[in-house]
Amino acid sequence: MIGRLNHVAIAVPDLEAACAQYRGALGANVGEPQDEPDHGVTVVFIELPNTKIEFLYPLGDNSPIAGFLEKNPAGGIHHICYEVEDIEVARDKLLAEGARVLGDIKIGAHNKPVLFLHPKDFNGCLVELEQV
Ligand SMILES: CC[C@H](C(=O)O)C(=O)SCCNC(=O)CCNC(=O)[C@H](O)C(C)(C)COP(=O)(O)OP(=O)(O)OC[C@H]1O[C@@H](n2cnc3c(N)ncnc32)[C@H](O)[C@@H]1OP(=O)(O)O
Ligand SMILES: [Co+2]
Repeated sequence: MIGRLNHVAIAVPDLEAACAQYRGALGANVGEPQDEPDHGVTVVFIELPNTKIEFLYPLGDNSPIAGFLEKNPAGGIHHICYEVEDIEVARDKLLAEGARVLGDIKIGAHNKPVLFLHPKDFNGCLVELEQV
């Protein structure tokens, strides 16, 4: 069911500094910040030859990553995103197997449907699925 690794997300305490560091020290191809109010984050994508890095920074008062940054003030890997062909089929299969799907399917940063699976059900790792 899961396919390619679409992105690895890093929650950062300072978005500008993280972008400058990746652009400067790592010579990376760093995109522009995009606000995602439906998700409570501002994201920046870094294109790599084989996948992407997604910087996450809290947006608004109820950002879902605020708690993560409180626990990890220096930032840290926040989630991994796998690609799936059909997100509703994936959701239904996962629910049938007792996994916790967090919230509803939403349109993500690539204008594709995404969903999230509780980290406690997947070895302490927050998993995002994106339909491509
Ligand atoms: C624009 C969309 C973009 C895209 O790619 O398209 C995005 O990726 S948007 C990304 C931001 N959105 C989300 O993360 C939505 C899903 N996340 C959530 O619903 C919450 O963050 C949740 C439920 C994973 C955690 O909620 P909260 O921070 O309030 O913490 P809890 O106390 O409820 O956490 C319970 C338990 O899980 C541990 N935890 C929390 N976050 C993570 C994480 N990222 N990775 C691993 N573990 C995590 C937390 O420490 C608690 O563990 P415990 O042992 O009980 O302390
Ligand atoms: Co993501």
